[in-house]
Amino acid sequence: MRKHIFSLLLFSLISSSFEAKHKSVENEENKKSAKSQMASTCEYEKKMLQQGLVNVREIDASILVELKYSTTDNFVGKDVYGCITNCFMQKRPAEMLKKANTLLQKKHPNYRLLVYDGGRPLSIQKVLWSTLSQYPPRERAKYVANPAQGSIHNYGSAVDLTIATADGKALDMGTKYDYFGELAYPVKEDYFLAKKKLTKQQVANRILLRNVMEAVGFMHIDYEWWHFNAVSRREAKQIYQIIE
Ligand SMILES: C[C@@H](N)C(=O)N[C@H](C)C(=O)O
Ligand SMILES: [Zn+2]
Repeated sequence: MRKHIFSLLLFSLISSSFEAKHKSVENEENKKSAKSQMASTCEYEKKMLQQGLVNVREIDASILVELKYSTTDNFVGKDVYGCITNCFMQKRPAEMLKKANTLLQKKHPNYRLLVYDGGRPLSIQKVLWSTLSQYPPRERAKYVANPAQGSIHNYGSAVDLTIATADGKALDMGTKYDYFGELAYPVKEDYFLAKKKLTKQQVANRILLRNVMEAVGFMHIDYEWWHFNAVSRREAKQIYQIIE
């Protein structure tokens, strides 16, 4: 009996010391990964990390990210992001995005969220704003937030995205990303469906995107099917620091 108690004691001592060692290795690894991220990222990305924003793919690696402003395939026609290649968002909106992605995969195991933009520096907002100078300011503000007021993207709490298959093929939403016109307006979908300018499938795809995003607390806007806010502009300004 004494022998049995002794071996039990010995076993629990060994396993708790193993657990403690394992935890401290894990903590060290987490620290190292944060450090190496800081070391390897560009100044803009480093600043976002220092401001407390998180890399969306670190929160959920199954979310697909293709930052359009980091390519030439955008309405500016130039890579305006330079070294920014990762999507950074405030922690809470990033966690909400993870929940939306999980919900989407529960409904459709082969689908993923595909993010086109998230946290966006104010300096880039100014470039986007001045690119659309052919529109008068009121009309322009439907498509790009006026940098004088700031975009919710500039606070890391708005996201532009679509749905893709697991191999990265975007679903047909009826217009491309950053199509600045009525065909992209969520408020006009019924109208364009009746006019046969949007198909039932295209509208169903947009509704699926809105359903998963709104189920976790994101809000859509009237003029762009791809844009979602985690908080209002007023709240963003109260709780988050602007990304300069
Ligand atoms: C420019 C477009 N992708 C976008 O995000 N527009 C909204 C309105 C914004 O700039 O906040
Ligand atoms: Zn947007």
